[in-house]
Amino acid sequence: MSGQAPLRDTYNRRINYLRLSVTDRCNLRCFYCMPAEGVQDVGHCGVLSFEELQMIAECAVRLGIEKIRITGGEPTVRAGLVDFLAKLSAIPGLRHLALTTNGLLLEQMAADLYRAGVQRLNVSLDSLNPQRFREITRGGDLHKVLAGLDAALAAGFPHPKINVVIMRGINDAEILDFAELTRTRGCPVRFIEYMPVVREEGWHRLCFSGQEVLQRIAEKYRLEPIDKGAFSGPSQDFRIPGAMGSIGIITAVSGHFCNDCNRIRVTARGQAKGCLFSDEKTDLLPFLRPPDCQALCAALQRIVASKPEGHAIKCGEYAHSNFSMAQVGG
Ligand SMILES: Nc1nc2c(ncn2[C@@H]2O[C@H](COP(=O)(O)OP(=O)(O)OP(=O)(O)O)[C@@H](O)[C@H]2O)c(=O)[nH]1
Ligand SMILES: C[S@@+](CC[C@H](N)C(=O)[O-])C[C@H]1O[C@@H](n2cnc3c(N)ncnc32)[C@H](O)[C@@H]1O
Ligand code: SF4
Ligand code: SF4
Repeated sequence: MSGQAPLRDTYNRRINYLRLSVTDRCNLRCFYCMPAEGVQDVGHCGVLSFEELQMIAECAVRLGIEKIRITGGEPTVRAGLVDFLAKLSAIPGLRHLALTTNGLLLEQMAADLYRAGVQRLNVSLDSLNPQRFREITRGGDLHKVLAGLDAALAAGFPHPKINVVIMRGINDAEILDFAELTRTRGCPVRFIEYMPVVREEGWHRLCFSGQEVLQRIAEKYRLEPIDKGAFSGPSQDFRIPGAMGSIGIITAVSGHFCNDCNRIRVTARGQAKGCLFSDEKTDLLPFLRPPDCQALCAALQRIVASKPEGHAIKCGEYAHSNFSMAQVGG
């Protein structure tokens, strides 16, 4: 940080994390993230240029953001990503640069991402069964993701965190298989509660709480709680004694982690959001076209200042509009 006071919102939460989305296109169509039909494809004029994304990142860091997570859609499908990341990682004051990906293109890209200065990868992987994986992602090839995880290690990354959206009747039978990866592969695994963003018929039957996940694992293994680090996200972390990888739960629906919220978001189209579930958005385009750094910084400060205290979504109740996670970046 460049000597200024930490960025805080009106609830005195320290805001040091920006989720920056570089595209809302994706090479998969996970059924819980995107509707089968109807997601608007963004033409090149609809998404921010890399220069515009860089300007947002620089302003955010100037204000006190210390960690940027690149997300999407699928960030790796955007041409020119690696050069952009190399510039981003050189921003003075940026301490952590991370990327969330479905892993499909990691086998080809891991070494370049590492060289560009990305420090950590989170990989979304909802099934270890090739057929089930194909069904959840509407066509994905599990073997490519597993090869991508190996490529990430070979490139020099620490073990990518594996994000599993846990859904009743879909993949809850694989909880122990995933937990065992923390011992066999040594990678951290986080179980994310399914969030009702695309409310297609039957969505409420999918809900499976983080506590239930822990109970399933506790039937076979003892779990020790682990302390969270300063830049950690919303997960609560545990470890099977002796395992190299941790086990986390992200209780977006059943639990409340909003008290510790440390982040803001900017979508690929330049909409800034103070909360994932808030319908409130600020259009940053007027500050980017033409570029006006001071006005952009002021807009980002307003987003931090107007962050809501939290957002209670419960399986069965919701207050937000239907949206696709791919458009917001998760
Ligand atoms: N409700 C809610 N869910 C979030 C928030 N941040 C991330 N998630 C969800 O957590 C899951 C994992 O997100 P990641 O992209 O891996 O980011 P992270 O959990 O911040 O990652 P770390 O930086 O590694 O802790 C995704 O499903 C996100 O939608 C948040 O602020 N609120
Ligand atoms: C929108 S994706 C973008 C990055 C990349 N395409 C990926 O899948 O990792 C970011 C995260 O959001 C999660 N996500 C998407 N829809 C979700 C939902 N309905 N409930 C919970 N998590 C969701 C994904 O599993 C992923 O971990
Ligand atoms: S979760 Fe990620 S990989 Fe799956 S459809 Fe959404 S953006 Fe694509
Ligand atoms: S729901 Fe909103 S306030 Fe709560 S942790 Fe997520 S982004 Fe932050």
